Amino acid sequence: MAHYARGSAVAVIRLCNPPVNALSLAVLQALEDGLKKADADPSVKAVMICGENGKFSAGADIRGFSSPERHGGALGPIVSLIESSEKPVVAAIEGVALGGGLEVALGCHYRIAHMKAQMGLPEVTIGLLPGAEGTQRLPRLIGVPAALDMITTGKHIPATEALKLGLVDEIVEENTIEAAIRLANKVIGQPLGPRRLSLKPIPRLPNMEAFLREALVRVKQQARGWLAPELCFQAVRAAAERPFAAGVRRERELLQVLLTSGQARALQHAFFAERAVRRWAAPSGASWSSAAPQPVRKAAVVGLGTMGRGIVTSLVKANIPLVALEQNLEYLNKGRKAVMLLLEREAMKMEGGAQTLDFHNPARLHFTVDFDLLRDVDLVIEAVFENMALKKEIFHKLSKICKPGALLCTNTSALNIDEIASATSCPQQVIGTHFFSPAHVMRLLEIIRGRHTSPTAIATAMQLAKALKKVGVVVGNCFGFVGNRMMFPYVQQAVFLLEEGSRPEAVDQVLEDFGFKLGPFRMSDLAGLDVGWRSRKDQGLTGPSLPSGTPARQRHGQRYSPLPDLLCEQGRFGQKTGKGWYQYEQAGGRTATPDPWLHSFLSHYRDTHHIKTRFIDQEEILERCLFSLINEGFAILAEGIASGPEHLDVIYINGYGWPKHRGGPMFYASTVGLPRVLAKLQKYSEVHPDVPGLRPSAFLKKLVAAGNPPIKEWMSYLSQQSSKL
Ligand SMILES: CCCCCCCC(=O)CC(=O)SCCNC(=O)CCNC(=O)[C@H](O)C(C)(C)COP(=O)(O)OP(=O)(O)OC[C@H]1O[C@@H](n2cnc3c(N)ncnc32)[C@H](O)[C@@H]1OP(=O)(O)O
Ligand SMILES: NC(=O)C1=CN([C@@H]2O[C@H](COP(=O)(O)OP(=O)(O)OC[C@H]3O[C@@H](n4cnc5c(N)ncnc54)[C@H](O)[C@@H]3O)[C@@H](O)[C@H]2O)C=CC1
Repeated sequence: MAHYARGSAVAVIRLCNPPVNALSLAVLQALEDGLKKADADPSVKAVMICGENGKFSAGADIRGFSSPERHGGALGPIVSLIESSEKPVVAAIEGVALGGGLEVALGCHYRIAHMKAQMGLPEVTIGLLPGAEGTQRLPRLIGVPAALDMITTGKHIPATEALKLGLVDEIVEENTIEAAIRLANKVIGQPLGPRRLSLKPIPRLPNMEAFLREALVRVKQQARGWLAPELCFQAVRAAAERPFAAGVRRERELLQVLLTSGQARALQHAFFAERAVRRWAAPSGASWSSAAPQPVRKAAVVGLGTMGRGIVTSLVKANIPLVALEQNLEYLNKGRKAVMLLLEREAMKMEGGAQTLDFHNPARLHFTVDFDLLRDVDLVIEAVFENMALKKEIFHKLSKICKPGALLCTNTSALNIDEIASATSCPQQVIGTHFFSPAHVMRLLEIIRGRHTSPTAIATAMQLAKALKKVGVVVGNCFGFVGNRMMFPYVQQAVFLLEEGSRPEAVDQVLEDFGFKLGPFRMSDLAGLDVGWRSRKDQGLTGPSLPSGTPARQRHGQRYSPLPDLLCEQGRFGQKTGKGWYQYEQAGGRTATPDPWLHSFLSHYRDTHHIKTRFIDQEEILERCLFSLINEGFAILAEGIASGPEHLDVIYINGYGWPKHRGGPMFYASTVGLPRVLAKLQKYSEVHPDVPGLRPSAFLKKLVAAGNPPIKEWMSYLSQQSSKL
């Protein structure tokens, strides 16, 4: 809805569609009616458009995009109607003006914003472009470089920056609505021609052609298969090169391409999935409505290695005072140095912004080896070596030292939360908080609920994720939880493919072409091959505890590849040693080049084990890696380890570099079609009967038998789910 009201000479149109005043069909209709009413009323001399509840508008109603009568297309003519009004129209921007909301403001003759308002054209992030003539008006107002930056990245900009760019005419600290009405009264009778953006020439650049050429290269490099940024670029280029009307036609053509590409649907799934996972629920029925988070006034991090350093940095950035603890002074000094370096870099990035980092004050960040200093903290995050005995020892100590009610979190990547909790006297306060490396950068926080974890503990961990600006996803307790458990079969297939005749660079290429930032081998080299090696030794799969006589390529009757172990035995741990699946310029080097040593090692290995090499095509590489990962996802859903496919998708997009424009692994499976996923798994499983990861999950089979229902309905096919959440 939009409310129309007339006070003296200025008519007020208030967009009203809680919570964010999305431009639904009803809102657009009411906006149009309001404009026509104002036009027809001779006593109205000017119009002011604002939004209800201190928010201008977050743009078109994204939920409406999938409905049969999509209404995004109706917005362009309304923006033109605003602009062509013979009475001045002023936009009063509070809260947010995003997407179609900002396009409405661009149709207005004047824009005034509250200094805390945010503006942006985020359509690119949901696979679209600003299709209500925004790609044509914005460059005319703020110039091609700034418009291109906003439109191809979708970033939100604060009002202060909008003022500098000329996107708004004025910013105010107090009442935006009153200021807008004052402005409207002031401009009554002034010529409107110069204020109509469609009539404005594009601000020229001395080197527009060269600028556009270079910008296109940059946009393509960053997009990696994601269509929208390049098409946004093309639309802005049309603004630079064509008259307004022709530019608008081009914008419409490009929007049509995006609307039919499938990527928009995937990105919109990702948008809503991220919001859905915020609404966690425990099997007891507890949720946000019944469980309140505990305040975290002070925290502690135990272990300042790779992960602890990033976690400390994250907490400091969230302004949470903390104690950082190591096992001895040598490690403490190493950890402190590394943390300070990270924080200094972060502080530099934030320079000039509103927030500053306070990390030199020991009251806010205190380094110690003394566990006693953890007495008064509200929450501890343990990030010591991945070793059950050590973790239990630490948790036992924590439960004795920390104050009653303190939340005890472990950053373990796979170990059993219940076993860790069993070492304490307060298992209800123990929870997994699984950060991803680098912990101050990656958005995902996998939150693992143990058997005894209380709803308050879950609520507190979810609240912590929010404070750290991360996406918290609550999952159940099993080996590897959700993310790593799905990753195991994926990496396993990649290694099996090498045994059968492929090469690391061929496998990586296929998955990078699919959209992953790094293929499985480049990723393993970056993470360190020794990490998995240590875990396999602990599991008794390799190393001295392996019973003599165990076949080289079999464990517990299943296929096993000793290839990664053999590399580690050669000291090839990946980037850190300068050699792994690839070779690097030096230890710690970043540039991977194919390694002839590895190729001949692989040939020798195949000869030793009498493996007949065959050519493996791209389709097989992609399907065996991805479908085995997806298959594990179905098993996870059936076991109740996650509450829905969107949880798995959010985890993969935010923690594992899954290309967002493909919507996450489970959404991708739904677009491939479950019957096809099942048929391919069946085919590969027949060829490799000793690989459980390829054996189709019972839940996948059930969904196919049920006629391949849409992803939203999958969970309803699980009868009496045995939830481990
Ligand atoms: C035929 C098709 C033709 C297509 C035409 C081309 C497309 C266009 O040119 C026009 C467009 O405007 S496309 C939409 C562009 N706007 C956006 O992407 C803004 C999305 N929203 C946000 O960023 C944050 O919600 C925001 C920053 C606004 C607020 O963040 P918060 O963290 O405070 O709150 P959230 O939890 O994110 O949001 C609150 C509730 O509102 C829902 N919502 C947000 N934006 C929406 C939107 N644009 N449409 C529909 N629902 C929307 C959001 O899902 C959440 O609801 P619940 O999940 O039920 O709580
Ligand atoms: N490295 C990674 O990519 C990821 C690791 N993790 C998990 O995070 C945890 C830590 O891993 P990393 O940081 O990679 O290990 P790391 O080996 O880099 O660091 C562990 C740190 O813990 C310290 N430590 C050991 N015993 C201690 C004690 N008794 N008291 C205080 N500090 C002690 C060590 O001195 C060392 O600095 C592990 O459980 C790992 O599985 C989770 C996600 C990703």
